[in-house]
Amino acid sequence: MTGTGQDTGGSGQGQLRGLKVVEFAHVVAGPMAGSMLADQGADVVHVEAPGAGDAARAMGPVRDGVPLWFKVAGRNKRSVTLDLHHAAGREIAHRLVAWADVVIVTLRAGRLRDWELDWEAVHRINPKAILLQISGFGATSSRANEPGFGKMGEARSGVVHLTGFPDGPPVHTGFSHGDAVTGLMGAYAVLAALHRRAGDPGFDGEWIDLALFEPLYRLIEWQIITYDQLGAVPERAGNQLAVAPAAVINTYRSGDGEWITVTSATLRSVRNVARLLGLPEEDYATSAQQHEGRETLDKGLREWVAARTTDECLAEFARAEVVASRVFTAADIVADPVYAERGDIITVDDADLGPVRMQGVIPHFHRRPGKVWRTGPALGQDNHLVYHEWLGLAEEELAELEQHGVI
Ligand SMILES: CC(C)(COP(=O)(O)OP(=O)(O)OC[C@H]1O[C@@H](n2cnc3c(N)ncnc32)[C@H](O)[C@@H]1OP(=O)(O)O)[C@@H](O)C(=O)NCCC(=O)NCCSC(=O)C(=O)O
Repeated sequence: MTGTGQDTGGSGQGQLRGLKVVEFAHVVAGPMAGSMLADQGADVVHVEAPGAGDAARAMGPVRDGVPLWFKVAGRNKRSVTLDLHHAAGREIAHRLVAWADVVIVTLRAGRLRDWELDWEAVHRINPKAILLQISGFGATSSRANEPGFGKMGEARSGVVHLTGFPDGPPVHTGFSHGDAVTGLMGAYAVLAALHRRAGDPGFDGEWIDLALFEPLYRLIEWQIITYDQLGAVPERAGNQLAVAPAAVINTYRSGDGEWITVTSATLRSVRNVARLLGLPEEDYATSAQQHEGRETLDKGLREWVAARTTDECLAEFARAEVVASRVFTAADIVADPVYAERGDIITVDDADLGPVRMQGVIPHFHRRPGKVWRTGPALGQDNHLVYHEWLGLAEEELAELEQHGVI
């Protein structure tokens, strides 16, 4: 990995120390990929339009006029402003491309071509650059230039059809699931390309072309091979797995009105449930017996959980080695000892809000952990650092660019 040899502010720690990333990306998916890299120590420069910046800045809940989500979404990155409508802006964009190891783009194909941020241009400017391009339908698709949002990707992926109860409408999960998973898979792809680069002296760049529907589609287990081999279209089945129901898997309401998930995926764990419910263990010895007895187990669990408080249920489940969990709210997460033991909730100082709590860096690396060294920066906060100190633009040049609204 090339070192920047530059002052990296509070970062410069973690597995990706010295990796240079520039993001011409907005809203959730692309910036999430950059966020994953930034959490592990990469120097990530988020390029935003002057004025309002990335629309993600205004998303989500607000406290005293301060939007909260961007404090997490933009964390650990540098924010620079640059108007790509200006030729002078595009020239600086190309300098950033030349500077970077990794370029993340999520603007639509036509715009990328107009602004010379498509694969051909990026590869010409920086032949060793790794380009992560996220789009609605994929750069090779006949729909390459169409706009796309994560919910469309979720719907196309097959996940939404499978989510919900059979007698209800299909539902999306309660967060930007498709976008987040696309960002995560984008980061994974970048690391695969970096591995290749590290072992190949002749490395001549890579173009990662990821459509918003593909990551979730890749994760939907047996749905496609089932359709192919059995002709069966998996249908939503509530908390059960479509087509091949598990012996134990559901949510149950406790006597004090909370929800508890119980799940068992091995022979022994299902036997543990049978024993706890007072059912004859020998009737639940084989997977065929367990499969057949799943409705008895489900009904038994429903009644057993309803007759107890949540705390009683969880204590008895733990004693019987039955895997179960309260269905956590955000308040439960913050109060939970295991989250605390893991250091998964951190407090970071923010210029607008003071100390704020948010998710820590995940996953944990024991020897060279990542770090959250700043919350999402103000728009253009790092113009001077990136343009002057890193790219070498003169102070007067910056003043002029600012005057003309280019940065
Ligand atoms: C998100 C989009 C639908 C937005 O489409 P559009 O608004 O038509 O934008 P385009 O992609 O065509 O890019 C041009 C616009 O980018 C904006 N833009 C962004 N950065 C800049 C800079 N630095 N300078 C100037 N303009 C900029 C500006 O508004 C441009 O509009 P003009 O002023 O007109 O030139 C699309 O970018 C897209 O499909 N992206 C790929 C898939 C993706 O990442 N989707 C979002 C996932 S997150 C999500 O789904 C979610 O949040 O929910």
